[in-house]
Amino acid sequence: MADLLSDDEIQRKLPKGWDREGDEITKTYEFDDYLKGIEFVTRVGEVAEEEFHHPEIRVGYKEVEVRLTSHEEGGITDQDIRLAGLFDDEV
Ligand SMILES: C[C@H](O)[C@H](O)[C@H]1CNC2=NC(N)=NC(=O)C2=N1
Repeated sequence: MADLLSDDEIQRKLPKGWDREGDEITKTYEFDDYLKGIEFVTRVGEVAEEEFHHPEIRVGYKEVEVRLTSHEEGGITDQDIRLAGLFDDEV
């Protein structure tokens, strides 16, 4: 099991464009059209499955909100930070 990050570590490690909300980190991605967002969700899902670390995803019109937390640890770990960077690479 990964260690929980401190508040300072989270702020220092959080990738640009991501926010910390309680025990989660979150980012809302904007797209030119709805189906581009859906295609992005598919790529995110594939990465999540490969890494076996799964986000919550909300799909809106031309936007996709991704939320990450480490359920087993009960907070934010390096795994969440790492996945955030991997998801950014899928845009
Ligand atoms: C049993 C547990 O759900 C699994 O080991 C994996 C699956 N995906 C997961 N995803 C996330 N975000 N946190 C977890 O703790 C986690 N655990």
